[in-house]
Amino acid sequence: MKIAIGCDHAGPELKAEVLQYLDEKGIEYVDLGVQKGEKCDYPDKAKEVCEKVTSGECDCAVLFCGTGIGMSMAANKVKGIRAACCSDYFSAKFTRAHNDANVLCIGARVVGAGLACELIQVFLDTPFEGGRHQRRVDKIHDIENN
Ligand SMILES: O=C(CO)[C@H](O)[C@H](O)[C@H](O)COP(=O)(O)O
Repeated sequence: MKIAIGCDHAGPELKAEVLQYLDEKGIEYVDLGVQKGEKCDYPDKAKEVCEKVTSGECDCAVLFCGTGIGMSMAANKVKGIRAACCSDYFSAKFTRAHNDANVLCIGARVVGAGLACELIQVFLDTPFEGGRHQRRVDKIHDIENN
């Protein structure tokens, strides 16, 4: 399991805390920035990070911006991406179980480090349930392809 991680200028501090957590847990990741003091527009970073997932280089991604919303909007424009902006445990779990989400977006000005790590951990730990949910995910892709 390898995670692509990125943020805009609202997220470097939270990203750094999350990376420390991932290091402690031995979870592999690629940090695509930005770093503290750098600025970027969230759609640019969303595209760069999501392409690590669609290329197969990474299994999933985590994106941070101020609210998490801009990143999720941009990420969902990348073909093959199912991004969810989550700030609660239940949503982070069920966007994996039911939506087969491959990108988790978190608001760095909304969520603290402890919760962010919990959201990421449950996102990583929860398998897609398939079955009736596969049919619905397929319909999302039908929309994308038409
Ligand atoms: O939350 C965001 C997008 O959904 C961004 O991280 C920005 O924080 C937000 O757009 C505000 O922009 P600013 O340049 O930090 O004022």
